[in-house]
Amino acid sequence: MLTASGITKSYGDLRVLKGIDLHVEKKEIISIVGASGAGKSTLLHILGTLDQSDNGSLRINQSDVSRMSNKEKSAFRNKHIGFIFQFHNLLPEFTAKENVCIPGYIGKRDAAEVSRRADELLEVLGISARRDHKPSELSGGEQQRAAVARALINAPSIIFADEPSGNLDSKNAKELHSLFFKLRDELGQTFVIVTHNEELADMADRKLEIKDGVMLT
Ligand SMILES: Nc1ncnc2c1ncn2[C@@H]1O[C@H](COP(=O)(O)OP(=O)(O)OP(=O)(O)O)[C@@H](O)[C@H]1O
Repeated sequence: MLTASGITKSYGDLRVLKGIDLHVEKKEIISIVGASGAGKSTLLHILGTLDQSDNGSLRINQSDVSRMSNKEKSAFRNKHIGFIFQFHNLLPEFTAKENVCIPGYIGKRDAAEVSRRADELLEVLGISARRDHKPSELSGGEQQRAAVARALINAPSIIFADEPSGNLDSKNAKELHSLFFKLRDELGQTFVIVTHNEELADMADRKLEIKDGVMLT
């Protein structure tokens, strides 16, 4: 599903990643932990094609992402990759359902099909009754579940989540964590999750740690 080899990244003199190798299988849930500043978000952004490594190669779903132009990369990202961030980043002027649909429209998919899938996902995530409300009218947990539905709308091969429960109380965090496993079991979804939440990190199939620019397993 995903193979990264020899990924390096520096910011000026700061060598953040010194040669990271990672292989993720379909349906795996991988957690990445490490001290603050260890380079977790940097790695996630590179794996998610949002940022460019200095060296190394990245293959996702048989495609050599490291060789793609920026335009090819954004089309690939829209189709194959989903993101969940600590802050939901939902657009405030749109309803929950509209927010979920937007990446589908950007991908120029059939509008009726996007709408149908959004309804299905909102149902699976338990927020259908809230679908016509704007983000400011949703609870924190509901906002984050809408963000999960948005990440799933294009049926991505892999979802990258950066501190997904960092902004939730412990009850909502637990609910979100079990949702990831439900989505894996029911939809075969693959996740790579950066987290400081030890409970979530330990629930994953594999917990990997970044230290001194390299990956400890
Ligand atoms: N655009 C940038 N320019 C310069 N330095 C950066 C940039 N982005 C990140 N860094 C530095 O790179 C290092 C790794 O940052 P990163 O955000 O990947 O860490 P992290 O492990 O995700 O940390 P945290 O757990 O605190 O979120 C940090 O020292 C950070 O200050």
